[in-house]
Amino acid sequence: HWGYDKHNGPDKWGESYPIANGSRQSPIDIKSSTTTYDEKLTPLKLKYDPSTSLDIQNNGHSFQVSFVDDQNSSTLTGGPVTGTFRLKQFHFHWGSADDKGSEHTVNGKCYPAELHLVHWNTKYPSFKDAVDKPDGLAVVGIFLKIGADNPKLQKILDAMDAIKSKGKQTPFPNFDPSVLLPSSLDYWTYLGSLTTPPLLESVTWIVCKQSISVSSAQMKRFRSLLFSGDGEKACCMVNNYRPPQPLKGRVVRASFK
Ligand SMILES: NS(=O)(=O)c1ccc(O)c(NC(=O)NCCCCO)c1
Ligand SMILES: [Zn+2]
Repeated sequence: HWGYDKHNGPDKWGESYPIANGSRQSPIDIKSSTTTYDEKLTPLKLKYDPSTSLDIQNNGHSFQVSFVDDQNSSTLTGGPVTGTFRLKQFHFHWGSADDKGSEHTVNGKCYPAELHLVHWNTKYPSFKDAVDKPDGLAVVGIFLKIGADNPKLQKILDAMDAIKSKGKQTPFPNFDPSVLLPSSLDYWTYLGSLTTPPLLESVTWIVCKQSISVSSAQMKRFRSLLFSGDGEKACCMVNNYRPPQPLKGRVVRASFK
């Protein structure tokens, strides 16, 4: 099964998922000098209802908070997308140390972690129907930068003890993902893919220019999670990030000057 170590990691994914070498793969390095400001891009509109948050789980490659998505209660509209996209889940990617961990990079700079808020296009009946369509998903990426303790991460950190190993899940009610957003929603956007297998080329990426803070101590708690399940050899959940992929002629647009 795919993972993030030498023998099943990103360099090997192409063996089972040939699209790994496709024309719109993610993540990418965002070279700010080659992005183009597009004045037609409207502000991102994120409307999240905390009552839609459901549970938090360790799925063996990250941990994710899932949302009830049977109504337009938590949505993404505006920005580069047409129509209404529903929030399905959010999750993170991070490193084994503070000098790496993000998937997207900016002018070659890595961040210690990256948050992904995953939304699906309601022109399709469900996430499963949307996940393999070229306009099926919109993922908002937010960088985490080392700084002061971020109190907004506390609820997530406190839940980690209950989901230490693969397959663990626990209720996670009344969480408002808006608390994780930076103050500015200026963004870069480009057409890409899932950054994990099946690497489907269905994502409109919306990467925020402004990061949110996380302390080194808080990052240490992310790294205490396990890729492994109970009874398996303990393997710390770290470096669950795919490195940047070739741009292959794609244009990255900026919503800001
Ligand atoms: N990192 S991402 O591009 O935002 C991203 C957003 C939504 C996704 O569904 C995946 N990938 C995924 O679900 N792979 C199947 C795992 C099965 C075992 O749990 C990746
Ligand atoms: Zn992700």
